[in-house]
Amino acid sequence: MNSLTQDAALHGSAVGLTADTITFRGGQPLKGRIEVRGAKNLVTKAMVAALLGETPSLLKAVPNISDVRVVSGLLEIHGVRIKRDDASGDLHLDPSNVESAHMAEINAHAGSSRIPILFCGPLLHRLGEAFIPDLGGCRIGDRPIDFHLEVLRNFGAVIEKLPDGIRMSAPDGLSGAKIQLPYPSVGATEQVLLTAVRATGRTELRNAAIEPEIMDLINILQKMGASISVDADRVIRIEGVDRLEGYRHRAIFDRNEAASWASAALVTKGDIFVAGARQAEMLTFLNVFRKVGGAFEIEEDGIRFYHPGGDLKPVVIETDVHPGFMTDWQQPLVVALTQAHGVSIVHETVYEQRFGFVDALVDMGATVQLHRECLGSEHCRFGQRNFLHSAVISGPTKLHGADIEVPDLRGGFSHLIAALAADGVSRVSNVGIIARGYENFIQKLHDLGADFTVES
Ligand SMILES: CC(=O)N[C@H]1[C@@H](OP(=O)(O)OP(=O)(O)OC[C@H]2O[C@@H](n3ccc(=O)[nH]c3=O)[C@H](O)[C@@H]2O)O[C@H](CO)[C@@H](O)[C@@H]1O
Ligand SMILES: C=C(OP(=O)(O)O)C(=O)O
Repeated sequence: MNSLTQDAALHGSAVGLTADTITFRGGQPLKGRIEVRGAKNLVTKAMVAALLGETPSLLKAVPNISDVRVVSGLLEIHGVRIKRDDASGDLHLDPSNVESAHMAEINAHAGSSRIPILFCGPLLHRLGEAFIPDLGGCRIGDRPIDFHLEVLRNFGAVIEKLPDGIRMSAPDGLSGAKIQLPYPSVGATEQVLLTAVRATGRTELRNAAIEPEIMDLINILQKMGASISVDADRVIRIEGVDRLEGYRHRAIFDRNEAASWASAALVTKGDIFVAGARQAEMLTFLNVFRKVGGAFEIEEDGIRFYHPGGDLKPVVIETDVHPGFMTDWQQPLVVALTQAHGVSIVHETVYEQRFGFVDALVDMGATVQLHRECLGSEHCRFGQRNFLHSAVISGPTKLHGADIEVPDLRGGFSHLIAALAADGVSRVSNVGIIARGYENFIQKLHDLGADFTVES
């Protein structure tokens, strides 16, 4: 990479990514050390939790990703004062003057993230009403919010659908409830937590999601003064309290980002030390990574992921809720599976349309077939509903350069590493989406020795 290009890349990453397209010259193994900071899927919720405190909060290890900026914007229009130190990742949130925002300001955030739906409970407690814009997030299925709305109704919220969002009020306040989720949804579990902690009385949540990011949100709420217990059988019990304080907390690391870089090491026959990654939260990923033929070394300050030589092996996996194989891990791993000797199967059971990224891999020479049937031991919710949610990957196939367009966050990362592994030149467009969840990814690719040019 020449210095002008490098400047452009570094500038792009420093300002949160102005780049839209990156041209890769494939064939370089990615080698070196990068750091992952707080998890996108915790940090954004922890920021919403700060709304519940009567005093300021300090969240540490916050990554510079666009989802954090979106949630900061939403909090600021509700009167929360936010100060951020990019270098340390410290985020100060002062909710002393929470106020209703104007509809126009709220709607300016429409379609930008899924987090606004989690503002409901805290805003109902603080202001007695909440306006929620249309949601965004990755287009990987329908992504309904029926569980969220049902949960909120259980607490006593009155919900009115508007042409461009939702209005909610709580004329009689919010009271604890007995809730059973139809599926252990991450977002709906967080909805219950963020609402129940200040509701009157007890809440019992059955069939809760128990992802590590949810456990970290519970840690934060407990620091704020909440009373929450987690039983072994997906039951969470919350005793509502009258007042919560601010918190000081270091966010759990981003295990999805760590798993993505691990797959990047495997795909490019490289060697990447991911500082900040920890074993416990990645146990299931590490088992599969090793089965495919990857190697890792767990150190105190991170995990080294590398291709130890030899052939990669095919695997059969099903994505699932925690402690299963996470749906956000499959896309970069599928790129590695195109290089494995034999037939692999990935059955996606969490989202019905999460294989949009494979068209580009096929354009690059991969052999991947999608099926409507459940190709796994489980019959999932999508089997009878005509969704292409099982992938059969035959390898190894040589990948060659192509012009490809990023469809979503994780699919986008898989495109980057496919381009890095391919012979020749690839032009990857719409890369801005990747900055939603991968901090400074252009800088990191540069530090790991990737050969590319950024167009802004
Ligand atoms: C910001 C964030 O944390 N995003 C994560 C979160 O998304 P998110 O919280 O949106 O995911 P959920 O666990 O809620 O969704 C799982 C499944 O439940 C369905 N569902 C969910 C809610 C609802 O009201 N009705 C309904 O049918 C969804 O369509 C999906 O099929 O968990 C997912 C599953 O680990 C991850 O892939 C996402 O990265
Ligand atoms: C699907 C994801 O995120 P979101 O829920 O924010 O769209 C993801 O992180 O892969």
